[in-house]
Amino acid sequence: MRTLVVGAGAVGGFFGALLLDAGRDVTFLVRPARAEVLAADGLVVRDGETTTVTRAPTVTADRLADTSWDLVLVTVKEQALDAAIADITPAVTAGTVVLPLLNGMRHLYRLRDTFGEAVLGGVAVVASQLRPDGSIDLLGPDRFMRYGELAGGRSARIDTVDATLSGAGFDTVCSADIVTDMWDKWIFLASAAALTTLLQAAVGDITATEHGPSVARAVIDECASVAAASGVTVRPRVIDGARARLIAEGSPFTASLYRDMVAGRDVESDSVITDLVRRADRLAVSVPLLTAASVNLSLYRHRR
Ligand SMILES: NC(=O)C1=CN([C@@H]2O[C@H](COP(=O)(O)OP(=O)(O)OC[C@H]3O[C@@H](n4cnc5c(N)ncnc54)[C@H](OP(=O)(O)O)[C@@H]3O)[C@@H](O)[C@H]2O)C=CC1
Ligand SMILES: CC(C)(CO)C(=O)C(=O)O
Repeated sequence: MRTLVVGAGAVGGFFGALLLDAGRDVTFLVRPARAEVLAADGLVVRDGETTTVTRAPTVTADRLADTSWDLVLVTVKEQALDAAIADITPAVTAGTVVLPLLNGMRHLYRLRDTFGEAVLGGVAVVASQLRPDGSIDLLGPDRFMRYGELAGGRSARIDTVDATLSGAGFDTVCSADIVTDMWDKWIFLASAAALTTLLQAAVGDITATEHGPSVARAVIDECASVAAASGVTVRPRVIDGARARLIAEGSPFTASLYRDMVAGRDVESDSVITDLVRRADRLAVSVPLLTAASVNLSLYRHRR
């Protein structure tokens, strides 16, 4: 499949480089400054002591319509989604499949409004970070992707996508229930992000305080209750896993939103936290901790 990766950042650059190294036909849609860095340095990915440099074919938005694309992987942050949708509209023609890998759920509605049935669901499980010099750092051992039809089940086009993405140096799961998979990841991420940004500390430090574990439990319960009111049953192993990971003694774990905050970077809080609070309001679910986390993140964004 002729594949366009929209954004050569922490997620797009990482998975795109692996796909290129495995011989897949991949081009990155980039903006001019990123195109210059990639042309000069290649796509540099650092995983512990190992550094790989991949030659990365790029295209800018003005040239997209020159080619037809079979698969479009959307890997921009949520704040950049509207502009990216406008940019990729000429690239999405009859038969193109659009696979977004953003966290949260809200992007799906915006993509579906524009591209309709072309849109699949997807989850990227990796911890990576784009550095100011344009290289990408791997921060943990996970590297896999789930994808599937939003309506559930299997389809011929999912099999084609699966054939393109699997066997390229990361694990893949072709999911029959990608919507629940996306919620599962969202609930864990939102719990971790709300807890660590609200209390401004790593999990182990929070757990060591008298009431830290009960705050962590309450945040997870609030997130799960919004999912339940939305008609989604988060899998019990996700709730158990969140409790184990977010109430672990001595754990240095923090969410990427917290690390972004500490570093003074913009945070993807609207789709990760505030969207849950808006849903809770609509569904009359009480989420005081998530609401406080949302306000705290909004204040941070206004102050930047
Ligand atoms: N990083 C991680 O570990 C994980 C992230 N995610 C999710 O994946 C999504 C992407 O995150 P991440 O990769 O970390 O973000 P990054 O900021 O590292 O990368 C996003 C890239 O998108 C590019 N971009 C933005 N708009 C456009 C556009 N219109 N055309 C071309 N390129 C564009 C940016 O390029 P430019 O340099 O031009 O600004 C940037 O390089 C988020 O929703 C995140 O929550 C999911 C799982 C793990
Ligand atoms: C799921 C989690 C918490 C794993 O690092 C993450 O993706 C993030 O912090 O952004």
